[in-house]
Amino acid sequence: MIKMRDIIREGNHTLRAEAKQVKFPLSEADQKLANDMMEYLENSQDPELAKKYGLRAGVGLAAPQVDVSEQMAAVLVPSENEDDEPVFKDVIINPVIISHSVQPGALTEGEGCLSVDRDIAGYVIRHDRITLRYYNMAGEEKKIRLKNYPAIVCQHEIDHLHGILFYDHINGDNPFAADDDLVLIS
Ligand SMILES: Cc1nc(NNC(=O)[C@H](CC2CCCC2)CN(O)CO)c(F)c(N2CCN3CCOC[C@@H]3C2)n1
Ligand code: NI
Repeated sequence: MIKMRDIIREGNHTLRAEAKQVKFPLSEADQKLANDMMEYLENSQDPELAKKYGLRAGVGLAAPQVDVSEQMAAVLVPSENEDDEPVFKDVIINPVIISHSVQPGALTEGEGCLSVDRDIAGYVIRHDRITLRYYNMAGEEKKIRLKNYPAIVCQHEIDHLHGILFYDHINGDNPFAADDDLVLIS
């Protein structure tokens, strides 16, 4: 299982590298990696397991964060009501945002990152809505539209595949600067 010690931190060059496209059919190693990353998210969202293994909670995890520079990320966005199905759950491979809203969106609480051991305040300005094309573990092409919270999560993960970190999107002069059309997502 993936533990915090497996997650690389700022200063490791893999975090700033352009990750390589994944080839299909997935190798055994890539299949294991995909499953291990999704398992991390599930464990980290279980209070008992998170405590037991000292895991920081996550709704997304990208392969470069475990020092594998490949275009793959696990996303597990749970629903408000824990009995319902997740809002979005999949391993997104070779993802591309093929269109997006002009309207920006940002999480009201800002963002954090399992690879960044410090709090950095400010609005992380992203697209409020995206159309995402990706391949799942079976190699099936998916084309989905996401908005608000799941759209923000996927953009955070896709950024990791291109060496971009969340604070790259925070306004340095005024971290909480907000256009009047900015959608603040809570
Ligand atoms: C928003 C949030 N970010 C958490 N952590 N940060 C992460 O996931 C980083 C990625 C997210 C940061 C902002 C957008 C993507 C990890 N990143 O570095 C991967 O690249 C959370 F943990 C969290 N939730 C809400 C849902 N809750 C369900 C029950 O379990 C606890 C869990 C907590 N929401
Ligand atoms: Ni991150």
